[in-house]
Amino acid sequence: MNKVIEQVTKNIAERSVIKRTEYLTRAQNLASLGKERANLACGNLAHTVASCGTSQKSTILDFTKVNVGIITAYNDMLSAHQPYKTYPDQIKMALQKIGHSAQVAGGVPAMCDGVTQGQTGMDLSLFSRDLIAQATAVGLSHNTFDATLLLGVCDKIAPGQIMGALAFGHLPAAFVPSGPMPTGISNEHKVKVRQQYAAGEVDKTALQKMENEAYHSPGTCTFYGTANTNQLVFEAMGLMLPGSAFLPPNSALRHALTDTIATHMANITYGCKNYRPISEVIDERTMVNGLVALLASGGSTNHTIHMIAIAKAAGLTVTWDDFDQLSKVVPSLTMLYPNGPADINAFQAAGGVPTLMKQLCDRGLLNMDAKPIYGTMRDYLTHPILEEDRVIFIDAVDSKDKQVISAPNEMFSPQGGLKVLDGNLGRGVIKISAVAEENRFIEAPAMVFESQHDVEKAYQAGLFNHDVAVVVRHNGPAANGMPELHKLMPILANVMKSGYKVVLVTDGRLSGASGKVPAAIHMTPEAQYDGPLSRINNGDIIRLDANNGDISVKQDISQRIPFHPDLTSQQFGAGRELFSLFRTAVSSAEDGATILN
Ligand SMILES: O=C(O)[C@H](O)[C@@H](O)[C@H](O)[C@H](O)COP(=O)(O)O
Repeated sequence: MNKVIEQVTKNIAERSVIKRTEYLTRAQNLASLGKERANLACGNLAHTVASCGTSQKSTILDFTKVNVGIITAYNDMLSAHQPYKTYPDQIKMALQKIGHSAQVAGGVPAMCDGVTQGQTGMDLSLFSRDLIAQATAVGLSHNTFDATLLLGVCDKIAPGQIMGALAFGHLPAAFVPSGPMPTGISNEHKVKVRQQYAAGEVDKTALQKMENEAYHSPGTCTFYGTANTNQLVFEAMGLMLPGSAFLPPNSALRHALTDTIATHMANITYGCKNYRPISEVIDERTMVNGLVALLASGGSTNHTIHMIAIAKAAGLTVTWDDFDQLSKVVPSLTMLYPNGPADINAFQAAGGVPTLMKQLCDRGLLNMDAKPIYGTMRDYLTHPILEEDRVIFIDAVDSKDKQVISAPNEMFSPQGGLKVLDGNLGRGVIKISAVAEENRFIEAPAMVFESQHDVEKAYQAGLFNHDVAVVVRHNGPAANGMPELHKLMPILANVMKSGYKVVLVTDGRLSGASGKVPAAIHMTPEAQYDGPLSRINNGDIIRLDANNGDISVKQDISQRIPFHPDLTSQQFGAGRELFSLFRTAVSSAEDGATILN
């Protein structure tokens, strides 16, 4: 077992001891109440079963039986969630066959960051995670359930659902994934056409045609962005069945696994020999396993925020320094878009999560004594197959494609995909895995913007004709909800293509799909709270040294007066006026950008 992994795990446990003990005590107290349904009044119970058929009614009223609460993020606008339409009926049927029951406990909102990228709706995106946690809690608050199944994949949805489920730490909870869409045109081709459009080389019809070929079917987008990072990391944390993250939607094996997880839940509820509440599944060992999988796979920068917020919901304190320490010993073991050309279907074909987990285990990088929702961590080194309609799990093999998952004893880079930055501009993160070595050090004059749309205008006006540090500030959580600024990527990539050095410096976010442009993001303290970015002027010399984790400005800016623009126009429209409480209460990016304690 790697010593750094051991130490970081121990550090998290030690610094969390008070909050974690309080959290576990609350969960144990709830568990000790036994079947919550049995404590409801007759009127409460009658309401619970009012809409059920006779058989389901008697099952739910029989307190020896299990009733699973489904939290669904189904809608048919979000391609990754469209397959969930039929899941509740399937889960109910699977449980009914073994004498148990399930009900849809509640629906949660599910927004698509692809639809809202560069649009006003994106300002709601990060806040929607906490809203989803709250909506999950509302569904489960009826106290008629013995376990929880979470139907959610995408960026803020799955993290929000697990945060909500953690408030019911006495219940077992698991994800039921739904899988990626088939590969369309390559992500590289997609980026090329976007850059051509930004440079005026192709028209809008060509752009729309290409986009429709990239996004074309039900299922998760195929790049290794935030949604697929959720899937990979949550499988590594043992929050779903082994090998289940990236099977295609509607396949026979996917269907069988949905039945398997549904019936499995009935065997791990309170009173069972294998009782496995979510409060015991998510502990410091599981969190570290998730971080290791994130770093080894070069996953989304959004997880430097979400993993902290999830840990918090379990009474654990994870910091960016934990990411940094782990990143020094966790090698990059996959090469997936935006870090390389392959997509998530190629990753699955190369062996998928079980093959990656086997490699991590062989290198002593996992806490193998963590408690997953299914079996032991050894089971997460296996993958499922169908044998005469029965799911069986067989040992994972080494990578079948060494360009996608590295061979044993090889690696794409000795360090993990994310790097923490710390300098006189504050603290932030960079996704180093996608940035070429020659672009990791930059010194350039600042051009300061308060909005991503002004960057676009400056590009169109030809103002980026030199090396440049593009500062986009007042895009932190408290300013406008910390939108992703992914729309800037084709523009800044074109500036790089013209031979200039570029760095984006922002207190906003980037998409998990953002790649080769060096970007110091999540800068904290944010400009809205007088962070150093609020005192930067055009022309100040900014330095990024990604390999050494430095982001700084040469001039002494400490005596300057912070600049604060009027943000009123960004706080209305697309429902943003309803989120003012979030903007007031949200914590910093380094603290999970959450309104929840
Ligand atoms: O964090 C993420 O993964 C993104 O927010 C992702 O959910 C979004 O869909 C991208 O905007 C699409 O990216 P591309 O179409 O540019 O690959």
